[in-house]
Amino acid sequence: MADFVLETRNLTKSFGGFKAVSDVSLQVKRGNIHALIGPNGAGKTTCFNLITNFLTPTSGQILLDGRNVTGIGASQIARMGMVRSFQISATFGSMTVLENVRIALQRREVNTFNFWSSERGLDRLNGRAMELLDWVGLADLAQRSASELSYGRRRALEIAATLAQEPSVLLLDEPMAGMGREDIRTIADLIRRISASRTILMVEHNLSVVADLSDRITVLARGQVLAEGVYAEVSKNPDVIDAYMGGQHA
Ligand SMILES: Nc1ncnc2c1ncn2[C@@H]1O[C@H](COP(=O)(O)OP(=O)(O)OP(=O)(O)O)[C@@H](O)[C@H]1O
Repeated sequence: MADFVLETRNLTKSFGGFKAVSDVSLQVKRGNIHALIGPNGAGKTTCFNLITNFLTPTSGQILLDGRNVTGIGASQIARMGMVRSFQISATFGSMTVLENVRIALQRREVNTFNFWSSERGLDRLNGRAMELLDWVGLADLAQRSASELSYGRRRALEIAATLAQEPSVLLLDEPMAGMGREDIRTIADLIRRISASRTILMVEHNLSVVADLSDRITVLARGQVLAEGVYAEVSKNPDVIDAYMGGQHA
């Protein structure tokens, strides 16, 4: 088994003549919560898009469990166990909380039966969907419309829908964006529980959350890796303070 469940080697993405991601080599240890941070425009989202194969790199490689998965396609990457947090779209807002998770479960089985025509097929998934909802603290709200949920609960639903795909590596894109203090505490607890049996790579702007949750941190600036390590070290690095944290704590 490879030490690093996820690695990038010299990952580079150019848009025209502009390098949004330049020579980024990440090493994410199995079971860790690894945060990717950096100022606006540092290349974090582009990195995520490259890792999940939503974008094709200009050069460089992505390795999952030691296997080169560069360019194999987003759905195949997901089937191999690396899943990006599932964003609940407007369409899903009109469905119940339970239906949202059930449909996410269905995505895994899409080749085994025709779920659009089989209401019983969907019911079959109710048990597992309820387990997942219970796990994220939403079981009591299963029959409510997803659009009625508070922002924090919507995020918990997104996480339940993502877990339905049984990822071993979970990519979370700004899980705390737009949340109040109470929701942040709830979602941070949830992320910690999820990480007990999975690896998490997370882009997050809230540095106290990053400090609290992360085992390791990679700081990006202008598309390049500026520093990598534990929060206590990285946050003292003068280059990091200059490029990022200085701005945040000014
Ligand atoms: N499709 C694209 N075409 C051209 N330039 C792009 C494209 N996508 C991103 N960029 C540029 O690449 C750079 C990195 O953007 P990216 O969104 O990856 O940064 P980020 O670190 O996620 O920023 P933020 O924290 O603001 O979300 C930015 O300068 C951005 O304008």
